[in-house]
Amino acid sequence: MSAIDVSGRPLEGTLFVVAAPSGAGKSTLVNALLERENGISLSVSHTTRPPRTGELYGRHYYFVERGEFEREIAEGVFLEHAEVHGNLYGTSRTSVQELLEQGRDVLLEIDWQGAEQIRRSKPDCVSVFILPPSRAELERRLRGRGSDAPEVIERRLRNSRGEIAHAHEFDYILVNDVFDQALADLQAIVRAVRLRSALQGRRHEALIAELLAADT
Ligand SMILES: Nc1ncnc2c1ncn2[C@@H]1O[C@H](COP(=O)(O)OP(=O)(O)OP(=O)(O)O)[C@@H](O)[C@H]1O
Ligand SMILES: Nc1nc2c(ncn2[C@@H]2O[C@H](COP(=O)(O)O)[C@@H](O)[C@H]2O)c(=O)[nH]1
Repeated sequence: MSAIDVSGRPLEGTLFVVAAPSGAGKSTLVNALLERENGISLSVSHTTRPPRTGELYGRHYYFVERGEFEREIAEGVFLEHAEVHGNLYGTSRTSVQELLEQGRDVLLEIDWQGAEQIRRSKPDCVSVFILPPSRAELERRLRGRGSDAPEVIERRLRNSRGEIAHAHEFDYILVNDVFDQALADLQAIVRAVRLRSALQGRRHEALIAELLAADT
């Protein structure tokens, strides 16, 4: 059921968008954030990329064939979608919208093209771009992760320039050098946004209505 404010308007959660070049550490940071902050749901994307060892359908991604993905694009299934490093990735419109309408905050881990589409359809979203401390460290992390073939790593490193060129389009930019510091920065952004929402009264409409309706 949707949460509503005193005038019957839906009370939506906040949509957070986190982007970074591949290997900068966004999944690691986001997973650590979600262990520390309640009430945020991570959206599980659809992709045509084959699963990596240990990746599970429905937990890490919904892995689909390209034909099925293209059909779903045509049917309007996706809130945003993009081709990234040669594969298609997209965010399901209904699952995100249902969560937001329940008043939950939702976090999307997507690329800059998807972030651009989200900004157009959800201008209230809060976007964060994560930078690696250096190109050498980005390469070390991609190779050290051991999850991709050498040619895939080369492609992702080449693409990182084009991605980093969009960093300034985001509301916040943080550097993932010392992990705990970057996590504290990300958590501070999320907490500040949530506090601002609460203090703007969005989450107190029921209490205000109750206080106004009280006899004394
Ligand atoms: N601050 C850090 N210092 C050192 N290593 C890190 C740091 N943050 C993340 N890593 C490591 O870097 C590697 C890449 O991290 P991660 O998989 O989270 O990147 P990603 O940005 O989500 O990449 P992709 O977009 O390809 O999914 C992982 O092995 C992770 O453990
Ligand atoms: N536009 C979108 N981009 C997405 C989505 N899910 C992930 N991504 C981006 O893909 C790269 C590569 O991810 P990987 O799992 O193959 O390493 C990642 O850096 C994200 O930027 C999505 O739903 N939409």
